[in-house]
Amino acid sequence: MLKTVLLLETVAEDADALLHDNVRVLTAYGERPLADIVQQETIHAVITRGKGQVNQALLDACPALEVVARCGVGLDNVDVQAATARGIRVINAPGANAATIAEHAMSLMLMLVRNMYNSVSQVRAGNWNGRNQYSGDELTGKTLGILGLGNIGRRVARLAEAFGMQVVYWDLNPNPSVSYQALPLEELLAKADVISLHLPLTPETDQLLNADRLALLKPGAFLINTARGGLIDEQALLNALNQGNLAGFGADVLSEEPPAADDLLSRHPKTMITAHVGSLTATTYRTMCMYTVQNVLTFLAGEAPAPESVFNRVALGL
Ligand SMILES: O=C(O)[C@H](O)COP(=O)(O)O
Repeated sequence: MLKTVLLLETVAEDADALLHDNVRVLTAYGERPLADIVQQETIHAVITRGKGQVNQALLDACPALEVVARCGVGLDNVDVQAATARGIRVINAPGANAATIAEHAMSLMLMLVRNMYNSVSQVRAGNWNGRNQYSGDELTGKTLGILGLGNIGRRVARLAEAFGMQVVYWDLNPNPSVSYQALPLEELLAKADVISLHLPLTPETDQLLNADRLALLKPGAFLINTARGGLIDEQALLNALNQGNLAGFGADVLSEEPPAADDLLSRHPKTMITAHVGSLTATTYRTMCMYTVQNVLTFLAGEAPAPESVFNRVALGL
C-alpha cells in the first residue's frame, strides 16, 4: 500500500519531487483545509518546517501516524513528548544548518559591531563625509559569550576564534571535551562583549534573558539571536536598548514572526533584524529538505532512519 505523507509547509523542489515519486502527498497549504484532510485521509507521516504546528490536536486527528519530521532543527513547534508517548517517531535534521546559521550570526555580529549598515546607508545617501561617525569597532580581541554550545554554537565558536575573539560559553549541560571556558550564566553576561544565542526554545530556556539578566550586561555589549525570539523578554530588551547597557541587537528571529505592524524592536536604530532567513540559503535549504524526506521514506519503508547525530552531505550526494 502506498503510504500518505502530509506536508504542512513547502519543501525544496527536488525533495518534493522525491516524495511524489515514492508516496501519496497531501498538502496543508493548498485549497483543502487541514481539518478536512485529517478527517478524511489516513496519514502515515507529517513533514513540517518552523511554522506548522504538530500539536496534540493534530496527533489525535491522525491515528495511523508513524513519523513526524521537522525539516530543520528547532522542535518547538512539535509536541515531541505527546508524539513519543504514542510511539510516533520524531525526526529532525541536527547539524544540518549549523554552518549557515553560524555564518549568519557572524554576519550580524560584524554588521552591528562595525556599524556597517549605517555606514552603507550614508554612502548610498551620497554622504561620504560622515565616516568618523560610523566607524564602529572590531571583533578581534573581544570576548564572545555563547549561550548553548551545540552544533551551531560550536561552529560559531570556531569562526569567532578565527576572528581573534576569546570564546566563553554557558550551557545547561557543559561539554567537558571542549577547550572553551564554561561560565555560570550571570558571570558570562557580565563578562562578554558580544553574546550569541544558540539554544533551543524549551520551558527551561523560555525568556532566559529576562530583565534581571539583561541588566547584568557589560556596558556597550552587543546581543545576537539567531535561535528563537522567545529566549528573550523583548520588552526588557527594548528598555535595555533605550536606557541600558546594550549597544546593539542583531537577530534573525523574533517572538512574533512576522512582527506586529507597530513592533518597535525591528525598527529600532540599534537593531539589525533579518526575517528568519538563516537556514534558507540555497545549499542548506535543499540539503535539509533532502535529508528529511529521505529519512521519512527510509522510515516508512521499515528501515532505521539515518543516525540523528550524523549529518552527512556526501552521503546524500550533495
Ligand atoms: O529550526 C530551524 O531549523 C530553523 O529555525 C529554520 O526554521 P525554518 O524551517 O522555519 O526556516
